[in-house]
Amino acid sequence: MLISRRSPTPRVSKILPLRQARGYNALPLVHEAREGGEKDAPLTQQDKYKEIMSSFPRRDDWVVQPLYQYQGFWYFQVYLVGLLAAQENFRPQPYDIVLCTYPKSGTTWLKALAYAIVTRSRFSDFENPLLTKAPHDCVPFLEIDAARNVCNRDQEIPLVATHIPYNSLPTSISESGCKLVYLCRDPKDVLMSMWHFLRGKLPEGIDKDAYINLNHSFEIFCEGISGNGPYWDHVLGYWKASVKSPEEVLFLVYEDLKKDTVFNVKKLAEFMGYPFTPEEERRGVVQHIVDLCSFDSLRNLKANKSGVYSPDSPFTVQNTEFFRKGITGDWKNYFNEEMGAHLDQIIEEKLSGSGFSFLSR
Ligand SMILES: Nc1ncnc2c1ncn2[C@@H]1O[C@H](COP(=O)(O)OS(=O)(=O)O)[C@@H](OP(=O)(O)O)[C@H]1O
Repeated sequence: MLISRRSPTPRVSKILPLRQARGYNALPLVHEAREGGEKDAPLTQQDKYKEIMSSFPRRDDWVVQPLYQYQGFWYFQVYLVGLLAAQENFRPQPYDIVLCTYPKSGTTWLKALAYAIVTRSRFSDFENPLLTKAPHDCVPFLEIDAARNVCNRDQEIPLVATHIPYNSLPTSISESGCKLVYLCRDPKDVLMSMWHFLRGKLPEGIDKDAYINLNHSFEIFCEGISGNGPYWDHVLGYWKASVKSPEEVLFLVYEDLKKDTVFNVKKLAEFMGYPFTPEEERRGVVQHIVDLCSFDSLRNLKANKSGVYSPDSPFTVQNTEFFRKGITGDWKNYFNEEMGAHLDQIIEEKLSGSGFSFLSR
């Protein structure tokens, strides 16, 4: 692919005035700030991906970082660099299991459960690394590792996580026959979780509504504009794949996992190829894993009360930030029934005919 340092940056122009009109001010972008003054340095692989991205459609109205569109989805720069790098370089093992989520859909929980399941015969109950390491440090994140060109894999642990939509997954994944587990969540709670998370990234003392205001976030989420969005297309991609190839793609729902964690954990273990034996069930191994990975248990571990994750993400993320409330229906505390019904209607229309619905949960 030809890479020009002067390639133009087409934008979705109607959006910029909207952002300005709403009083959205430009915060310094972490990556742009870091990379200033390096214009004459040789292009790194990361720079090359950024050059490629500069020709992609871009929107500046979803919070403090621009979003770039690629293969029908919108991404923050660092995740798109990671996606492009993963598409080019990721080489999974056939026994790998890829944990796929839309951000804020329960990734941390899924990572913990899958990790506890696959490592249960390797560690005693008191030695599991989940007790001393954050779930995000136990299961590598494909885009972040790919963007940094590192491979943080423990070869004995066949897990890797990603937020990449199904149709954009590296082709090496389908070629290797890896299994995929997808976890999705009620979009209203996803939006609220993301909204809280991103607002938490704003500096103390500033008017947070000037940057990330709820009505605006709601509007553009409904339009399909959000990191790794449109949300419904993310869900649909994995749902259709799970219907077509149920032995390759397991489709789980956060609300179902909440309602009957034991049942869904057994299903997950079975699918991953680590089924619980009757003897393990008698010994209470399933319940032990469910308890270990529960929101309260993980949140109260020292490893999750301290430490920083993802040094290369657009923001520094404290491990505590992955544990906010961990409940279903929290959206009701922030937007009204009418807004909820509006988002439900959009999602149901988008999912109609697919055989999947969030409303039946
Ligand atoms: N163990 C467990 N059980 C249930 N729920 C949990 C758990 N761990 C994290 N959470 C809640 O998941 C939300 C964060 O989503 P992700 O883990 O997908 O975030 S991320 O994409 O990895 O940043 C976020 O949801 P909200 O509380 O609604 O914001 C977390 O609180």
